[in-house]
Amino acid sequence: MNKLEIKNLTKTYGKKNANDDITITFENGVYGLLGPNGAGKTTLMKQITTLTTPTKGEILYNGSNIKDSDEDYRGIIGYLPQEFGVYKNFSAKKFLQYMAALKGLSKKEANEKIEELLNLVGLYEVRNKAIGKFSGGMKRRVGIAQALLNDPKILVLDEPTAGLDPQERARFRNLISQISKDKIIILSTHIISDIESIAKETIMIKNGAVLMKGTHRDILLGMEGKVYSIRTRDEDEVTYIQNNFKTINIQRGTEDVEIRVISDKIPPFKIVQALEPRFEDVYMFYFDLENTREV
Ligand SMILES: Nc1ncnc2c1ncn2[C@@H]1O[C@H](COP(=O)(O)OP(=O)(O)OP(=O)(O)O)[C@@H](O)[C@H]1O
Repeated sequence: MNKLEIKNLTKTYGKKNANDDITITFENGVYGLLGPNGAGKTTLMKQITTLTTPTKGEILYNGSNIKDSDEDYRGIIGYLPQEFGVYKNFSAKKFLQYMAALKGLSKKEANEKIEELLNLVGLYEVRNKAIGKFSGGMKRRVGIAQALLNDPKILVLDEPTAGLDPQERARFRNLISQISKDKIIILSTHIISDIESIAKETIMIKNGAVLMKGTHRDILLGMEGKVYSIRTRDEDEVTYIQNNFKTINIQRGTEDVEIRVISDKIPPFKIVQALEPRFEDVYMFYFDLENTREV
């Protein structure tokens, strides 16, 4: 079992706390970091991967402070950064050989591992093609393969599905689930469906701090009795509702308009129905409308 403990972690840039007193414990499984732009997800990941050091607080891996076991700890980390640069003219195989050499794998170890990983990420057939000719999804899969070269115990993926089409995203999620058994996987995303389908727990981050952490079910339970559908034919009422309620969705039918809202009390309109909360409602409840990027 792997255990990563983040304790009272704060990272300050100038006057701004990019991370503000974060305390979380991770064990094996997939964790989703969900939050709007600038919430502090990348900063947290950079601290976990030792690319930046905390201003306050500490990170313990299996009980040891990671700053005291730097080299050993780095050896068990796999990281796919948000901006993952690849050498366009390299083939997938050559690129992985190059990365393996940087990570200190012997040639024999590297060749065995690369063959296994190319199969795992479904790129074996195209291993000798230039990466520049790959689709976005294929490039991300090369990214995952390089992050897995050292058999990491902690895999950190910063927005791994951004820009992928739904098919590639599903494929990517399956791959993550497949490798998650004996590892801590921490992935950040804006995409709610990524979290819904693979994360065992979700950590919602806003303004550098943890708003909530829990299973999908726990988080949805917190929204019970807060989501309603209002139906009306009156356009003035539609405008009123939009201005006075947290509005998730407006659907115009031939007969009337259905508006999905979040409200602590039953909204005072003629046709109102309580709805089962969805993860998107949770996101909208805690974050701003314009930050939702569900595709
Ligand atoms: N090196 C830096 N110097 C100064 N400010 C920084 C630095 N890195 C991050 N910040 C600030 O810290 C805050 C958190 O940024 P961070 O990149 O961690 O957010 P994020 O949740 O990953 O956002 P995004 O999804 O846009 O990547 C932002 O306000 C950002 O401008």
